[in-house]
Amino acid sequence: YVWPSPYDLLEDQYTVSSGFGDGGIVDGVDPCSLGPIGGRIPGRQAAAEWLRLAYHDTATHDIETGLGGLDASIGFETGRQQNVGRGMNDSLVFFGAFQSRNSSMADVIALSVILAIKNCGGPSIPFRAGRIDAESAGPETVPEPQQDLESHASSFAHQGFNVTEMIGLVACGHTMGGVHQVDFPFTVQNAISSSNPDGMAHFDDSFDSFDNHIATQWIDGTTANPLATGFNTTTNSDARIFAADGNKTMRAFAQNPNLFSAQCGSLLERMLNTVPRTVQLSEVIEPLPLKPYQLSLNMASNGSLMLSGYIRIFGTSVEAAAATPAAMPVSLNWKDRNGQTNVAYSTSAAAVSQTSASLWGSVRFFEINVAIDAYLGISSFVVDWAYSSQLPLTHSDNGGDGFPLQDVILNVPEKSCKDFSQHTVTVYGVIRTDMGPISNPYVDYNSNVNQEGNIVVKQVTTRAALARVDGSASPLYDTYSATFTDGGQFTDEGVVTLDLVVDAGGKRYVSAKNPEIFRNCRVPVVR
Ligand code: HEM
Repeated sequence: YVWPSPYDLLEDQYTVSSGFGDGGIVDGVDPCSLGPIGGRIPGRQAAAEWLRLAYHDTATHDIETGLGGLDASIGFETGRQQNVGRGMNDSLVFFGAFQSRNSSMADVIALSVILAIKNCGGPSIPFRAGRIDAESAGPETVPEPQQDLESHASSFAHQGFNVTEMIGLVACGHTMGGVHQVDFPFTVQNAISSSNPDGMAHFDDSFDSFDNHIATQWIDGTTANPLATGFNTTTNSDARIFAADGNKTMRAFAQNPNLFSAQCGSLLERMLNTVPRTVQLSEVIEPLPLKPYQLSLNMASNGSLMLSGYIRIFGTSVEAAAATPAAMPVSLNWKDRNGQTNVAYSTSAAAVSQTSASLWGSVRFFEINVAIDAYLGISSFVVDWAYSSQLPLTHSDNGGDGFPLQDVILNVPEKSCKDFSQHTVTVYGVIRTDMGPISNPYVDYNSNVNQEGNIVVKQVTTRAALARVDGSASPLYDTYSATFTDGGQFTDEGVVTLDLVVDAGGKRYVSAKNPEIFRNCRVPVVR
C-alpha cells in the first residue's frame, strides 16, 4: 500500500518488535514462554492464551448465515464456561493499548496471533486488516472437551472446516500451552505448585516452540497431552480428534515438520480471516520498505513550518542486515506547495542511535527536523538513500507520486489541552488564509469509552466545529479552536488520535492521526 493509509498503525505494530519505534505487541510474548502481564504470572503462557482467545472468538462463525467469526465478540463472552480462564480478560486488557480508530480489537487479536506464532518459531502468516468489532455476544458454539467427536466435527463444519482441517487446527493450536488445573479440575490433577499456581499441564514437551512435537509425541506414544492421555477419558477430545482419520494427518505431521508448519500457516490464516460475511478484509499488509513514522508538520512560534519525525527503512537483504545506520546516506527532498522542486528543498536525516528489531527483516530509523518557509510551503517529498555510501542510491517515492503532505490545515499540539476536572478537551489548529472560501472546519477526536459487560473499550469519534480565534504566529495562517466535553466518559485505554478537517477553495484538506493531548489547560505553557 502507499502512505498514508488507515492501516499505518497496524503496519507499525506488525513491523517493529523492539527498540526504537517498538509496535509493542511482541513484548507481551517474548520469549515465547513468557507469562502474561510481563511474565509476572508463573506457569502461564501469554502466546498460547492469545491463540486460544483468537480461536474461541472465531468459533462463533456460522458458515450458513455468514454471521460471527473473528469480530472481538469474545469480549462479551468471557463469562461463559466455554471460555473459562483468566487468560481471556488478561489478553484483552493487554490488547486494549493497541486499539485505535483504524485498528479494531478484532484486527489486534488477529495480529497478536501472527506475531506470537512467528516469535515462537512458527510459520509467517499473512496479515489482512479491516475486521469490525461486534456490538454484542455471539452464539455459544465453542467446542468443549467432554463433547463427542460427532459434535466436534459438526462445530468445525459450521465454522467452515472439514474433518482433516479440524485435526490440523487442533494440532496447530495445541502445540503451545496446555490445560490449567484450576479451570479444568476434571482433566488435570496434582499439577498445582508454588511455581505453577494455576496447575498448567503442557500439551507437549516443547510448549514454548511452535513445532510438530504435538504430533511426534502422539504418534510415538510418549505424549502427556492432558486432552489425549488424561486420567478422565471423557475429556480426551484430542485423542478422539487426532485419530478421526486413522491418524493419517497426525502421522504426516510427525514425519514432516515443514508440512506441519506450512499446514498450520494456511489453516490459521483461514481461521484469522473467518469474519462476518459483511466484513471486507484489506489486501495483505507487509512492511513498507520506506515509511514515515510519527511525522508531523507544525507551525513554529516564529511562523515557519517545522517538519519533524522519522523515516523508517526496512529490508530483508544481506546489505540491510549488515548496514551501519550512522553510515547510511538518507536525504529527504520535498516539493513546495505548487509542486516545484529546488536543490535547496532538501535535508539529510540522522540515524537514530537506539536499535530496532523486526521479526521480518532489518529495520532502522532516521530523524527529520527541518524548517520550511511557510510562503513556499510543502506538498510532498521523496527519500534518496542507501545501505552504505558505496552503494547506489535508492529513490523511494511512495509508489510514484511521493509521500503527500498538506500545509493548509495544521494541528497546534503545544496549545491544545485538557481540563481534567471539567472533562473538556480544547484543540487548536491553524488554517491558511489564501485558499479561497473556508467552510466547515472541524476536529474529529477519536477516543474510547467503556462498554457494558465487556472489558474491551469501544472507539468513539466526537466531532466539534472549529471556530476562528485571534492570534497566529504567521500572517499566512488563522488560528482556530474547539472546546468540547467528554461528559466524563472517555477512558485512558487505547490509542487516542485527532483529525483536523477543512474545506478550502472547494477542496478537502485533512491533518490526520495527530497524537493524544496530555497538557493540562490549568497549567500555563512554559516557553
Ligand atoms: C474440539 C476443539 C478443541 C477443544 C475441545 C479444545 C479444548 C481446550 C482446552 C480444554 C484447553 C485448556 C484451556 C485452559 O486450561 O486454559 C485448551 C487450550 C488451548 N487451546 Fe484448545 N481446544 C480445541 C481446539 C483448539 C483450536 C482449534 C485452537 C487453535 C487453533 C486451540 C488452541 C488452544 C491453545 C493455544 C490452548 C492453550 C492455552 C493456554 O495454555 O493458556 N484449541 N483447549
